[in-house]
Amino acid sequence: MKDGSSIHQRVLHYTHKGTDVLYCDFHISSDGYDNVQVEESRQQYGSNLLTGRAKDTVLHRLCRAFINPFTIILFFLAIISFVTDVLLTSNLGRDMTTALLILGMLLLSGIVRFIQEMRSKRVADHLASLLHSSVTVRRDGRWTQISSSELVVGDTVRLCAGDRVPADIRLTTTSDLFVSQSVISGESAILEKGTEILSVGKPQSYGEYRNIVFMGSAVIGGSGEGIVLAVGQDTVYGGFSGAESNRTNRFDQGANSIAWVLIRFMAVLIPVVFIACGLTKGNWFSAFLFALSVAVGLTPEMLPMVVNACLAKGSAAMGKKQTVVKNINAMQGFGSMDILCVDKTGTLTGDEILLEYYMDILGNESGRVLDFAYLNSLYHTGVANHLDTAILKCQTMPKQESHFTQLAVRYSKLDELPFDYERKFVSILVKSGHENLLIVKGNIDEVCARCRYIEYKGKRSRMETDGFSNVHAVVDEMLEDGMKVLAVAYKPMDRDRLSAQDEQDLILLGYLAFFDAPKKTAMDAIQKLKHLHVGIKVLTGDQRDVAVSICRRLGIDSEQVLTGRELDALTDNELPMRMETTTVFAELSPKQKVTIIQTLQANGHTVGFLGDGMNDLPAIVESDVGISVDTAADAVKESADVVLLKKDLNVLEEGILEGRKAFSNMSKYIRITASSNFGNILSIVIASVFLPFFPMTSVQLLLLNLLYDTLCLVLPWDNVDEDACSRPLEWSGRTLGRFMQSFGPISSIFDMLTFVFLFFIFCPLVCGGSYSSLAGTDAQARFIAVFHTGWFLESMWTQVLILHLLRTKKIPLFQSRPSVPVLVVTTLGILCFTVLTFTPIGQLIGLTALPAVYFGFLIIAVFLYLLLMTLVKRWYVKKYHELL
Ligand SMILES: Nc1ncnc2c1ncn2[C@@H]1O[C@H](COP(=O)(O)OP(=O)(O)OP(=O)(O)O)[C@@H](O)[C@H]1O
Ligand SMILES: [Mg+2]
Repeated sequence: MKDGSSIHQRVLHYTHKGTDVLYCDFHISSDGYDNVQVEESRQQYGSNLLTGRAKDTVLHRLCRAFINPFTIILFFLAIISFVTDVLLTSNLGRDMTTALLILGMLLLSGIVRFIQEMRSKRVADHLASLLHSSVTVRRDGRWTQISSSELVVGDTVRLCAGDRVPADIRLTTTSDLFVSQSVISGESAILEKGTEILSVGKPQSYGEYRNIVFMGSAVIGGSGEGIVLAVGQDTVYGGFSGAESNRTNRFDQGANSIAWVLIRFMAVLIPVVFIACGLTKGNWFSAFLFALSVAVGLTPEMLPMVVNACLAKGSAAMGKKQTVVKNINAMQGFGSMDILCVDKTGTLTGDEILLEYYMDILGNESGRVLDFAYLNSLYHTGVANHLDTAILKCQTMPKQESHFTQLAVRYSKLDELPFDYERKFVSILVKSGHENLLIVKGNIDEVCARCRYIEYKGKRSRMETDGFSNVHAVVDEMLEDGMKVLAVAYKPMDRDRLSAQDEQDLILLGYLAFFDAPKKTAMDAIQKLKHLHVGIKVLTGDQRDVAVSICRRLGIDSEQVLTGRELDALTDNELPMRMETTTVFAELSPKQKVTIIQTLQANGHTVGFLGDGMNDLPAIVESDVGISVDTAADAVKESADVVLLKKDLNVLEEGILEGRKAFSNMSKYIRITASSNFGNILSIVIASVFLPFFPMTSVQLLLLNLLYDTLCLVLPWDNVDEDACSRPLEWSGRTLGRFMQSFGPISSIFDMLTFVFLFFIFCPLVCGGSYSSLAGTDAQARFIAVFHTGWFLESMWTQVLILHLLRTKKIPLFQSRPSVPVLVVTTLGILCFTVLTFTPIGQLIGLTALPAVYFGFLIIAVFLYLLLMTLVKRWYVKKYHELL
C-alpha cells in the first residue's frame, strides 16, 4: 500500500492549502481549542481510538458472551424443545421446564463468560493505566499533556524527538524534524518533514507528503508543531491493521491449529453418530438433534475464556513485579519463547554510561575534543540517549561550569543533520563570529571514512593512506576493554545550511571513550535464563570488540561473532544456519536486527527482543514478545508488548515462569477436555450403534458439558509443577491429536464396561426384566432413565477425576497438589452432580435415584479406570518425555 489513496480527504485537502486557511476553517486561535470546541470536534469527527479499543465496550462483550456457537445451539434446542414438548403436546406444565432449563443453561454460560471477560478486561485496563502515552497539546492557551486518546481534530500538537505521532497531523512549524514512517510504508528511511504547501498534482508515496506526519510514525530528531486533521479510524494507520497485528497472528495461529484438530475429529465422528442413530432409532430428526448436542458437547467452548483468564492472571502477577504486560497475549509468548535477543547498553551493562577519556588522535587528553563534543551534544535534537547525556555531564566538572556556559554563548547553532543508525553519526553546524564549523561525532569507522585530514596539537596534516591502522592502534585497546569509543571531527564551512554532501573531507580531531560496565545482576540473570532453556543472543549496533569484551565478562559465549557487514554477505542458504550458531551480533543496523529475528522465527523459534533505543523499534515490533523499559522513548514503549519498570533481566525470568504457568494451565484445559470429550464421543458412537435408545438425552449431554466446563474455569488458578515450567512450551495443536488418541479411548473402555453392566445386569435387576421384555410398559421408560443416570454418573465421575490425574506427570494429590480452588470445586462438583440425580430437578431431565449398589460398582470401576490411566500416563511420559 504505497500510494496515498488511504489518506483521508480532509488531510489531502489541506496539504495543498496554507496554514492560515486551516486556522480559519477550524476556528483555531493561538490559544488552541477550548473545552467546548473539543467536545464539538469530537462529536463531528470522532475520537482518537482505533477499532480494537472502540469495540471493547461492555455491549460488545455482552454480545460476545451470549452470541457464540454454543449458546446459539442451546437456543436452537430450547426452541425445538418448546415446539415439540409444549406446542405439540397437551401436558404443558412438565415439558415447559425442559425448554426453561436449556434457557437457564444458556444464561448461566453467558453470564459466567461475561464475568470472566470483564475480569480479564479490568486487569488489562489496570495495566494499561500504569503506562501513559501522552501528547503535548495546546488547550485554553496552555501547553498541557493529555492522553493521546483525548486528541481531537483541530488540536494543536507539539512533537519532539522520541515521540510517536498520535494522529495524522498537518505541520505548521518545524525545526529539523525527522521522522521514520516505517510503520506506515515499511521503508526504514528517515525523512525530513517541513511545512511548505504542496502543489496540486498528486504525490505518489507517503514519503512525498512532506507537510504531513502520519499516526504511528516515530519522531527521530528535531521538533515541530501541527494541527490534527484525522483521528482514530480516519488515519492511514487506523485504516489498516498495521504491524501490531503481527503478534496476535502467531497466537491465533496456535489457537487455530488446536481448533482444527478438534474440528477434524468432529467432522469424522459427528456424521457417524447421526447416521448410526438415524438408522438404529429410525427417527432422523431426533438423531440430528442428538448429533448436534454431541457436537456442542465436544467443542471446548470455554477455551477462549480459560485462555483469557490464564493470560490475565499471568499478566496481573507480572504487574506486581514491576512489569507491565500491555498485551496479554504476550504472556503466551513468554511461555513459549526459546530465544531472547537483547541489546547491550543498559541491559547487559549499567544504566549509566560515563565519559572516561577525551583525547586527541594519539591518545593524549584534549580539552578541544571535549569542547567540540559538548557543542555537538548540546545542540542535537535527536532522541535523548546515554552517550549525549554522558557528554553533557562534563558541565558539572569542578571549575568548568562557566567554561561550558561561555562556550554555548560563543557558538550558536545554525543547522543539524540528526543521528541515524545508517550513518551512525551526528552533524551540527555552529557559528562563532564569522566562522562556521561543522562538528561531527559518531562511530569511529564511519567518521574516519569521511576524514581527509588529521589534526594534532593544532597542526593539520593529510590523513595517510593507512590512516585507519593508526586510528585502531590508539582505540583498539579501549574497545577490547569494553569501552564505547566515538570519533570527533570537524570542518570549517562558509554556508549556513547543511546538506548530506557536506559530510565529507572532515578533519579528525580525536576520540571520546565511555565506560559502560557490565551489570552485576546480568550474569545471574543470564545463568537463570540458561536454566530455563532460553538462549540469549546479543544484538548490538556497537562495535564488535566492545560487544565481545562485555559478553566475555558476562559469561555469554562469544566464540561466534557476526558483524552487520558479514551478515549482509551471507547467502540465503547460510543465513539460517549461522543465526543458530552465532550468539553475538555487532555493528548492526536496525534493519539487520529485524532480519535476524525473522530468520530465527522462520527457523521455528519463538523470539523475544529487549531493547530501548529507536534502533530497536522495528525489532521490537517484529518479535513475538517485544520488551522495552520505562525510560525508553514513547514511540518504543508504545510498540512493545511488555514494559519493564526496572530494566533488569532478572524480572524476565519471572515473566517466563509466569508465562509458562499460564500456558501450562491452558494446555491442561485443552488437552484434558479434548481427550475426555474424544473418549465420550467414541463411547456414544459405539452405544448409538448397539443400543435401542439414545445413550443420553441432549439436555443431559449439554448439562454435563456445561457443568464440566464451569469446573474447568478454576484451572487458571491451579498450581503448576516446577518441572512443567523448565522448558519453553509450544503453543500448537501438533501433539494434541496424539494426546487425545492415547488417553481418550481408555475412558471408552470403561464406558463400554458400564454400558454392558447397566444394560444386561443392573437395569434388568432394578426394573424387573430385560429391555425387550419390558416393551410397551412404563418399566421400559424407567429402564432407560436408570441407564441414563448410570452413565451420567460414570461419565461425570471419570471426567472430573481425570482432571486430577492428567494435570501432572506425578502421582496426583500426593506428589503434586492441586490448588485449593481446584480441589474444592472438583469435590463439590462431584457431590452436587451425584446429589442432583436424587432431586426433582434431576427427574425433570430424565435422571432418577439409583440404589446404593450401583455406587459400589461405580467406585470399583472408577478406581480401575484411574489405575489404568496411571499406567498409560507412565508409558506416555516415558515415550514422549512430556505430558501436557
Ligand atoms: N548519540 C550519538 N552520537 C553519536 N554517535 C552515536 C550516538 N549514539 C550512537 N552512536 C553511534 O552509533 C553506533 C550504534 O549505536 P549504539 O551503540 O547505541 O547501538 P545499539 O544497538 O543501541 O547498541 P546497544 O546494544 O549498546 O544499545 C555506536 O557504536 C556509535 O558509534
Ligand atoms: Mg541501544
